[in-house]
Amino acid sequence: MTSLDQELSKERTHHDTCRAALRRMVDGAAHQVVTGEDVSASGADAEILGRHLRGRAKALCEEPPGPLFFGRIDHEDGLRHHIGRRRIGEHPAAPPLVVDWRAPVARAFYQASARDPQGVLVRRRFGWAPFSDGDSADLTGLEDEHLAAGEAGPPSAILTGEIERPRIGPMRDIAATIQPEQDDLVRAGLTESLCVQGAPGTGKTAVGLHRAAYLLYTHPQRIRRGGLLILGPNRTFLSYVSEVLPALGESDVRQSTIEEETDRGHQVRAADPPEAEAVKHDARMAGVLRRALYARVTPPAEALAVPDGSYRWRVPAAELAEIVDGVRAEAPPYAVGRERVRGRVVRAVQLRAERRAGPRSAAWTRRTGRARAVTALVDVCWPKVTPEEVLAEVLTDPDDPVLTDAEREAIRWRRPPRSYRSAKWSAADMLLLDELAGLVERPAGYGHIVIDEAQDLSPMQCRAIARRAGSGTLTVLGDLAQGTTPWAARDWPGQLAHLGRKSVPVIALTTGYRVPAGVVALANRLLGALDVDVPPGRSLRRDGEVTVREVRDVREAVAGAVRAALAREGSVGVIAADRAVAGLRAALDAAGLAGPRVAVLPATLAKGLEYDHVVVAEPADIVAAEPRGLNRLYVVLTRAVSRLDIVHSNPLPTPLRQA
Ligand SMILES: Nc1ncnc2c1ncn2[C@@H]1O[C@H](COP(=O)(O)OP(=O)(O)OP(=O)(O)O)[C@@H](O)[C@H]1O
Repeated sequence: MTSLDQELSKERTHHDTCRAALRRMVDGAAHQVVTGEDVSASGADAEILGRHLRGRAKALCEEPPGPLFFGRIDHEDGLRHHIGRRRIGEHPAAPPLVVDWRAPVARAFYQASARDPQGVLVRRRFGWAPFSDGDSADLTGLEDEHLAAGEAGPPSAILTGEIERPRIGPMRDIAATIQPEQDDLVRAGLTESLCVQGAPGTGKTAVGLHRAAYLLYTHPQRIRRGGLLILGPNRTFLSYVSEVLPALGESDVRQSTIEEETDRGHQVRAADPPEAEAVKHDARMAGVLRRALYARVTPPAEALAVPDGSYRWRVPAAELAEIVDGVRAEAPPYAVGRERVRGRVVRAVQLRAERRAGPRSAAWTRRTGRARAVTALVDVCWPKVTPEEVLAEVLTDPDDPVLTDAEREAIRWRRPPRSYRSAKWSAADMLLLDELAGLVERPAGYGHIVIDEAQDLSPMQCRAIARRAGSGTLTVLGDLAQGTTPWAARDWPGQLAHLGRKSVPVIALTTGYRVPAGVVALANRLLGALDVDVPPGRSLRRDGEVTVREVRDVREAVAGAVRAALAREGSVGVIAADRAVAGLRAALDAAGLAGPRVAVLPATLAKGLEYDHVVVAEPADIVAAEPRGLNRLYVVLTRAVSRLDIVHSNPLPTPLRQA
């Protein structure tokens, strides 16, 4: 037996021990749920404890199958830690058999280097058979780096293999191979908001998801109280990434889109022309809506008279106006303002009553607050409203001078509904309603929000997110070069200001883990034409193939490319201008090439996704389809993990033509 075999055998035995311990943890957790309810002092305690224990038992039972550790560090002081996706230990006080990758002690696994060993003698990485369900026999290799010996050996083959492995199914977690610059972002403190400008495939999405898992582990109380929200560009993307957090033991995180967060239960039943959409997404609309809402607030013209037994207390109009103006100047949420006015009016009545008839009771104050005269006054000078009512008014007759005549015409309803209740709202209207709802009542904030593809958000979308962040923090992820919406950000400081986080640092990631060097070089040719200032990406990967073919029949050539791709490993993505998709699908169907490994995808849905083999059909059509078509093409080209196949019959877009 070689020493490697001996080590592997020892590690397999340790893995068996861990597996048995995990089984006892699962049984123990289930048992605790049963007994937990009996030991609690009160019903409420039993409920809280029960919820906690059930949650723990559920998390343990739902643990996806897989190897229980992926690394090990041996410290100078003789301690040794195996590192995995979750802590395994039978007793909280006993040293664990496996340390959670998020624990402080695991940090050195990611950060230690030959130059800065951080007290680590040896870092060991384990090689498991692909898609192993955690059978100890699947442990097939290991690699040791002797860091304390200053040994900066060749790049780890296990690491490279993991980064270059074919992509099948949904996105996987990267807990085993997080790189130092990614780890810095994952483990940044909860009180820090950060913004990551990352070239394609640099791991922004992965970093965001692992950061979410890290924060949930490190600050469970604070985060779980407010909640954590992951925002992605669309459902296709969210379903691609949805399994990463559960694989890391976090199955209760809300993953959503900004559209879903702001729909207020309405269906989108109207479509805006681009000119109207542009105005509705513009930051100036916030002022337009605020003014429209507060236009309802009018200082009373008449004095107030409140009957009280044989008395009638009078408050003059001038004093009432002063109260209304004073509350308005304090700028509370609209609903709070209304109650504040009521409170101060009652106080003014009370002062008069007490001057004449001595102290008043709390019951008297309550009664006066509900008096018909007081409510009538508040209804007139600070009326109740719904966001729908205000927006309907704005869209029926837009008159705010901050908008130009053309802009007012663009958003004006051609046929106003009879009542705001029957209005058909567009997607952009939902945002405006959300803005108004936020002015009426401040929404409860999340503890932390991770925003992916943040470059694509409009100012009004940013504001909707900022409202939900409250005093919590943000992880803002994006790439200005991949901005494809009409309002996509051209720089980060502006976008961060809309997100209410002006002074957040912007950190660049440039090392790509998805896209091979040849593809990056091709995509970088587009960068100059994109009018954004971002550092070009570079790839960690030397492998990969790029082919560009001019053909007569694009559909036929795509079918040929897919047939060839299917002969190799991994997923195949055919990406084309949206209107070409149906025809390509039919062509692949007819050729018998449709199947689970092949996705035919409109260019507008490609963001954030990746395929081993990408076939791009007719790039010029992708560019011509929309104003930011070149940015779209940049996104499309950078979806390739191993091979990029471009087929075209029309001339290539200019930046790609340069040799
Ligand atoms: N440290 C790593 N180890 C292994 N794989 C990694 C690592 N970092 C990123 N990857 C992989 O690289 C691919 C790209 O990562 P990800 O999608 O997070 O990048 P991105 O910056 O969001 O990309 P894009 O902006 O192009 O959508 C994913 O498959 C991810 O799992």
